Amino acid sequence: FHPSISVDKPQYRFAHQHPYEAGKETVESICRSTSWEERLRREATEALLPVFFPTSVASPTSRNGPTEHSPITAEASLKRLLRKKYQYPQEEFDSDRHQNISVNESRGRLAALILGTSVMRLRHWYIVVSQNGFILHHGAKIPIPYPLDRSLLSLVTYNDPLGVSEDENHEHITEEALLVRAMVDEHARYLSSSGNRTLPILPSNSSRDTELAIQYSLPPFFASSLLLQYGYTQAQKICELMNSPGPITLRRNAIQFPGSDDDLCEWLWEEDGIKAESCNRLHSCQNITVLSSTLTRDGSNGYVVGSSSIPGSILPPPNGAIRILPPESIDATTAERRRSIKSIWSMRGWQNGYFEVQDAGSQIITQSLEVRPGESILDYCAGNGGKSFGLASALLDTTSPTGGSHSNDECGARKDSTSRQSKIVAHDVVDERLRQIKGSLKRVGFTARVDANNDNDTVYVAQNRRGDCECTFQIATSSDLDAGIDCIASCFDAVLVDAPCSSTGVLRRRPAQRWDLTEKQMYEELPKLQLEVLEKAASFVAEGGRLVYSTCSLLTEENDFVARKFEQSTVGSGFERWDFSLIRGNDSLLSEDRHTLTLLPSEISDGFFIARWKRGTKV
Ligand SMILES: C[S@@+](CC[C@H](N)C(=O)[O-])C[C@H]1O[C@@H](n2cnc3c(N)ncnc32)[C@H](O)[C@@H]1O
Repeated sequence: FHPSISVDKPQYRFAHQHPYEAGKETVESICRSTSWEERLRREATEALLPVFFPTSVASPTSRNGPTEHSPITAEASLKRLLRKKYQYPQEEFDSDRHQNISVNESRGRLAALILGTSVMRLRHWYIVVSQNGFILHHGAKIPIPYPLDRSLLSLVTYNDPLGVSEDENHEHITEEALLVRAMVDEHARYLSSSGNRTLPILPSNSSRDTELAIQYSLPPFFASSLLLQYGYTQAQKICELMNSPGPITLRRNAIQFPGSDDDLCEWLWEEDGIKAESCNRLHSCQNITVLSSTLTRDGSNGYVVGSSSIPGSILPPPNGAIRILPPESIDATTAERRRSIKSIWSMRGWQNGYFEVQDAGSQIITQSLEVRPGESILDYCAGNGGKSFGLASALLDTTSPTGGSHSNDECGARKDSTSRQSKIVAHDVVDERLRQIKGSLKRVGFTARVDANNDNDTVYVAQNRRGDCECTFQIATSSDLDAGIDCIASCFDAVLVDAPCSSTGVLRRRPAQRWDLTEKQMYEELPKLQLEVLEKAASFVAEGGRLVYSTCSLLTEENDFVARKFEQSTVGSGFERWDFSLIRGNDSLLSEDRHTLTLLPSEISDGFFIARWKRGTKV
């Protein structure tokens, strides 16, 4: 625990209230609410309510005298709570690696509890410590200028003033006590890790960034960035969405599923009991609308897209995007609804490779490469292959205007035999990710083939449904790429750089990740790495080829700044901006930077940034 923690200011103000009162009111209002998202949050908060606002808290009893407190994670503690409540065996929890996006009822509840606990950590901690008056850490008192509640103090101190033994499976300690302890532990770890971190104390004239940080439980420097970049109203909306579960979107895999988006929705209902709707049909997805073109502080102002409607639509919803509807929104019998409660990964559709789970924003990134059959494409930061497989599906999609049936009987626009043969190369610097890609190829629809023309190497091949277009898939390490595997450098028609980033646009999917963010990483290290990766990847773009840079970050430093620096670099000077075109709406709203697109987290998608260029042709 960091001894320089800044807790010496006697005046707190939170919207003209004591933080305890403000917190209590919020928690109570969440509990009264009935909306879906808020209900999830209520589930999470319910477990904490008796702890933070106790009427009678069972005091832990002393057995063996004080012992050093061993850390328990919030997640472990929550699992324990749920296992007890629902009498689940341990293995059932541990066997599901993917419970965060599971639609299973109890697992969903667990995910909600973890989400709620993680996202509310700062706020809860703040409330607890301000009520206690001080924190005890290894005998040292860190003062908090508020009256003390001993029953609560016993839950949050570190050296067990009440002599609680930790060695008997915690049976005599209330579950809630363990939970709070775990949360405080985690927050203490955050505060004591490197960097300039202090517990934010609201000054007497409370500043809006601190208010956002406490209210939405975010690292203060990150709240400041959002405020500076997007302004209070928009920043607050982003924060709110970050603390709510996002929609579950699927991507139809045209290689394995023999029909349209609507056909897949029908199949999902018949076979898996899941109600889903094509994003083209969903009202919220009908327009990907321009929110504003001038939100950022530095004048970088490409297309910024969110959920409120200012006229203007720059992209159609991605073909293949399907939204799962929450069970309670379905007009169905109880039995049907029960049938629909299951883990996505246990669904026949997923096991058959008919779909992948992929946010609509990720699908927009893939779409913005505008790939055509016959092209060679490099996915330079392929990760576990989500976008590489999306590109393959787009190339072989016989239901799409840009996919494998550009005209009725031809494979794409070009009519020579090369137009029937597309190539995707998936590259990453982490071998484990490349292994994961390899492990998914069969389910997605690729089969291994020995290539006699190329040292008998194994290539993976998939065909479109009519069997007249083919796509080969190769997995490449950096040395493979540098050695020019089966291709020469600068030879790809399109290169995607889905760069490593702070993931601040997808925090609602990874609630605890906010506590791993550091200023140094977000403002220095990542932008430097991103520029390096972009420049390197750009060298693989053929003359006249296309380059797309994307992140799931909301920060200008990782987005517009990197795009600008690239344009000013030697490599970048060989590229020209490739504008997104406005397909509908008021062009005068828009600024110069039409080759960039910022997707804000919304009911359409998570938060992403896309910039794109074309490589000039030498004369
Ligand atoms: C945002 S993730 C990519 C996600 C992936 N495109 C998908 O859709 O699932 C960024 C990836 O970049 C990779 N990476 C990190 N440093 C890199 C580098 N110097 N060159 C290429 N890739 C790198 C990481 O291993 C990580 O898999």
